[in-house]
Amino acid sequence: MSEASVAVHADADLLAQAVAARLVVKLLDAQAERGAASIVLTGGRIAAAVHRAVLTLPAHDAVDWSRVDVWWGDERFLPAGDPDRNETQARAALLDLVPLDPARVHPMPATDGPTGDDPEAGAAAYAEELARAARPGHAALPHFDVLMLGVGEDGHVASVFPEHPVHHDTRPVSAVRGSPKPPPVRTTLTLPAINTAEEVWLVASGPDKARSVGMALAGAGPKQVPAAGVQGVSRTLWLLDRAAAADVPARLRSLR
Ligand SMILES: O=C(O)[C@H](O)[C@@H](O)[C@H](O)[C@H](O)COP(=O)(O)O
Repeated sequence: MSEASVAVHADADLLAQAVAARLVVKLLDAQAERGAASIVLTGGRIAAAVHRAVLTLPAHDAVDWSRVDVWWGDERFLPAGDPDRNETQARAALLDLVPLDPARVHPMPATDGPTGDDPEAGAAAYAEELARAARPGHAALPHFDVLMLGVGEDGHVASVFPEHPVHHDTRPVSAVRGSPKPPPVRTTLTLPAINTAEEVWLVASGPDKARSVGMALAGAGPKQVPAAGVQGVSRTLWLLDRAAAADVPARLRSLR
């Protein structure tokens, strides 16, 4: 498991641009090495800004989008096309605007999908979809080149919230009820599943995130600050703007 590293950018716009640039390079590298690339998306404002920024980079045309697998780390359990779904936001900002292979795009369940309005059945179906794409030698999950996460003011990542029963779920995908951030019902990868990704990038901007980011990097417990329990296999990268980095322990900070 990897040590965390931290990169700090001046503001939210530059942060989104920098993450987008890293993402394009990561996809190009993965395709050069393996012929394909896989990303795991999340929701929230900074994720949406990153998705929009990818399209502004001329180099995004160098990615072979037909060989990119797209998964989600979490989703709001709502009907397909609902504007509050992470999928809807990602499609509008990026996915519908690049030539992806629709068979390689794997949205999390919607309330009007085949498993209906039952979040547990939806989570089980997503776990099966992941298992069908599993890499050799791993029973449950495909290879994830990069998994991106936003970070909540309370330190949540994906839909793993502090002190929530989801922490006791050992399956890769969990249905979440009673989310403190609306909507209350969600689907999420659990921390053990998140931590199988080759690289995990935690992206946070703004002063409201400073406390939880600082606590996570200072070694808080993952039940209290879920972001503290995130660790990519070869890299755990915190990508922050200055405001979100205000409480990062000095030894980890590389301010620009
Ligand atoms: O569905 C969601 O809302 C999320 O996936 C959630 O984990 C999000 O990434 C953080 O809450 C940060 O969101 P912001 O970038 O909007 O603060």
